[in-house]
Amino acid sequence: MGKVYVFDHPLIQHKLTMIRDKNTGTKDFRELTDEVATLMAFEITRDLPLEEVTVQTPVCDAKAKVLAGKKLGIVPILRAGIGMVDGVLKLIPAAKVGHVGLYRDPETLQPVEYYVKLPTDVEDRDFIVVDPMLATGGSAIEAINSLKKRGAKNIKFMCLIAAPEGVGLLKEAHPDVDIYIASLDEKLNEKGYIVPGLGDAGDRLFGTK
Ligand SMILES: O=P(O)(O)OC[C@H]1O[C@H](OP(=O)(O)OP(=O)(O)O)[C@H](O)[C@@H]1O
Ligand SMILES: O=c1cc[nH]c(=O)[nH]1
Ligand SMILES: [Mg+2]
Repeated sequence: MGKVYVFDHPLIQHKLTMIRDKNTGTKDFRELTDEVATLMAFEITRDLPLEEVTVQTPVCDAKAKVLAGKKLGIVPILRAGIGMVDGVLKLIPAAKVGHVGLYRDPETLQPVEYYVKLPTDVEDRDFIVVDPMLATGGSAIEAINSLKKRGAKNIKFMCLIAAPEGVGLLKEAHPDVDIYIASLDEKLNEKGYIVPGLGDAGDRLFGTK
């Protein structure tokens, strides 16, 4: 079964509180989301494989470690996932970026796919799917279905805020996928919004409401 990691780092929690605040405007919302994505990426990349090399320091030769060159891909779920991409790329700039476009039908809450573009070597890459919100879980499950259908094997899912309902369904649908969360919130409301959450992540990021 996939593991669920909730990051309790003080910097992540502090910035997330500012993100939640309804008085935080688009510019600050975007910058804070970017910063939290970087901090989360630091934790997520903890298990990247290393290899030993020899480096010449000014003093002598030293055996030292470098990344073993694992191929990585970041996949934002459009739109809101875009807000987390640059933050992750700051730490792993060589990662390729794929896109999965989904919106949640406001009536049925079911995800509707409208765009998929992934790196060509899907089978050789490990992927981090990013989206600020995991609510009912429908969008994350569908995005990961889409990646697996095209050959992806190793996938992690990273979000800012998750509802217990979404975490449960995502674990059930994709037991091989580890889930990384900055905050596990209380519940969903009758409209499928996370409580207390942060509102509509896409609208707040792009100023569309
Ligand atoms: O877990 P779920 O119930 O599927 O909800 C989560 C999805 O809802 C939001 O996207 P939205 O549909 O608002 O699209 P947007 O990013 O274009 O605003 C969010 O960014 C997730 O993708
Ligand atoms: O609370 C929620 C739930 C789904 N999508 C959002 O943007 N926010
Ligand atoms: Mg939205």
